[in-house]
Amino acid sequence: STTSSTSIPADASALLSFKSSADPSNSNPLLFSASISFCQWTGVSCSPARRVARLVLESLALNGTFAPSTLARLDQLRILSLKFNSLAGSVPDLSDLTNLKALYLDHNLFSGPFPASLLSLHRLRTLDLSHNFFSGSVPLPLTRLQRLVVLQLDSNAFTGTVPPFNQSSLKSLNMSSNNLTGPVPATALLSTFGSPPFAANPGLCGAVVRRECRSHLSFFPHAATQPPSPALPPSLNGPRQGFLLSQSSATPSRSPHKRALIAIGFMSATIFLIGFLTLILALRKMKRHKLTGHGKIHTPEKSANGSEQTTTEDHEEPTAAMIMEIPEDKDREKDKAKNLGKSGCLTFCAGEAPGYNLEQLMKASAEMLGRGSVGATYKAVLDTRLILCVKRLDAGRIGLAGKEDFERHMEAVGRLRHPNLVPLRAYFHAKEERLLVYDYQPNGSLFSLLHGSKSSRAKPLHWTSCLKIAEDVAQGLSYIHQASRLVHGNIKSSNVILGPDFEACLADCCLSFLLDEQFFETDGESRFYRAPEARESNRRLTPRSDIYAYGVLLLELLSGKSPLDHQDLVSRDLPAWVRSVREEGESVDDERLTMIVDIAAACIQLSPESRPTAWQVLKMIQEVKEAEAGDGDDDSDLSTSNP
Ligand SMILES: Nc1ncnc2c1ncn2[C@@H]1O[C@H](COP(=O)(O)OP(=O)(O)OP(=O)(O)O)[C@@H](O)[C@H]1O
Repeated sequence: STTSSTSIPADASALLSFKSSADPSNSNPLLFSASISFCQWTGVSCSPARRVARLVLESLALNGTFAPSTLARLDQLRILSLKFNSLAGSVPDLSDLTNLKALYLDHNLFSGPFPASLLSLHRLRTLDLSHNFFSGSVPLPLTRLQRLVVLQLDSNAFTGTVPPFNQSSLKSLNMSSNNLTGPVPATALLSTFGSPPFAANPGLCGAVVRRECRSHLSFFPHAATQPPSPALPPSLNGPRQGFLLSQSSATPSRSPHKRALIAIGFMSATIFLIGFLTLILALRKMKRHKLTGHGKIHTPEKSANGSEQTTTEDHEEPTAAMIMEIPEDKDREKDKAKNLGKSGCLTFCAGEAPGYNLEQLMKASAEMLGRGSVGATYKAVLDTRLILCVKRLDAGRIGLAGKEDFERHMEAVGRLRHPNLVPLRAYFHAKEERLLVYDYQPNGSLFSLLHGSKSSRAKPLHWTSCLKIAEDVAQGLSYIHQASRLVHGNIKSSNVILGPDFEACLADCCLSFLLDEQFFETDGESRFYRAPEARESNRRLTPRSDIYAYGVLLLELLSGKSPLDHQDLVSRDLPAWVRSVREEGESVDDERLTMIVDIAAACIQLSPESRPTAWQVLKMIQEVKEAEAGDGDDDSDLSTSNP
């Protein structure tokens, strides 16, 4: 083997360099101890030529980075596993590891695009990048790795389309829980796998996943790659229905067999969804008005006055939509919208292609969903039938007045992309107007699900649904904290929105910081979620105050009780209380219930330092979920169109 000038074997020096960046706080002092030969170091196995052939460093709490030119120098490496650590940042160039057969980087905090250097590793048989924060597209050249047997990309933030995998070597594929979109290519291999590898990707469609490619998919950024969809028939023209009903014959060239398959799959999913939604709708006693197309996002002459700015959402009827004011003089209003449309441009986030312009947005049919601390929120239906969620900020309440500061903040927020976050698609800033444009999420908020109708939904959600929502929110939060170092600042059940597959997504990310400090709500429902140290000022919101809010939310989820009803939590025997309010006779393992309640209790510790990090919370929830998975009890209040 080659040696460095200090006579340390080159492989040993590569390992030591890796350790210094991967474990900056030296929490594993015995790892790579100099007193023994490097071939006997923890996790190291050498070839007869004393070159590192296998390196397995799992669950060692490595919380630094994977530095370039460290392990990449171990060119005889066959197996590399760094799974179950907290390594962050991007994966360095590993193209020199030409002998690598198995690479496990799963369950870490890696982010950035798919590591391109892996595409040249032609001997790779197993590649596991799951449970990280990788984003961007899944590269097409992966289909050319002819020896690949296992490919795990699940639980990341990958976007774009599924490559047409068809290599006969591939026996196990998992791309679930990402944000992939468009039709799944119906190759022989992917058709054999069916839908499981693609679960929890709300934007995927096609025969493989047995979901019709519907018009609402065009809300996603990669819609351009999908086949064009014909317009909705007039009978399905209502904005709400666009989400619930499919279009007929989106792909006329399909074979009768495929069509029958899709029809059966889609009909059962639709019946299931309609049944579920009918139930939810009944529970909420929702009095949603159908828009006539005359309501607009109304731009008043002046900024709203103080009385208009208070939170008016009625939590007894939280989803009862308020129809937008219909302008007295429609033409004058239209002109104003046009002028505003010409006065500036929407800035689209994360490099996404503009799919509409400000003028179209201002002319959209709009329905007010509610008014929160920073402004009013609307469901907007564009002429093109695209449905968006538009937040119109109250000029008088925004502290981040300067255009540059505002834009810098929104740019950072707009870069966030994760399946459990409602993405900010675009924003607009003019002298008196600030708009934020998000994806519209069709299935209401967790608040409505839990408290929509006090009489009929008096009991908490099913245990499996609680775990799923708790994990989804922890995923989103841990992504915000780790990938961006931002703070959500307003976690509460009305800011947890249910996406098309009933996945829980955090909304209103990082907006509390826009508020002028004097308008930071010290009353209103947000205050129940606010950590003691951050009650008075939005400048004191931190990742630890997000965790406090998460703890309150978790108790709300488990108990079905609004935080208003559990304010004196600290003095209670929490597990006993949660057990007492949950349904009698429910078959929840006592130990697991206590484990989850203990997580909530750790989160609401008064001292911020004693609270766990979002990542630790996520790991703990996943442990409970994994223990639960063995039981096979998957009744749930949440339905998805995935089998
Ligand atoms: N992207 C979205 N899709 C669908 N509904 C949404 C979306 N974002 C927010 N909502 C819903 O719109 C309503 C109003 O939201 P808004 O954020 O204005 O008020 P809030 O959440 O009560 O208050 P806050 O400003 O403190 O977050 C809420 O019921 C919320 O659940």
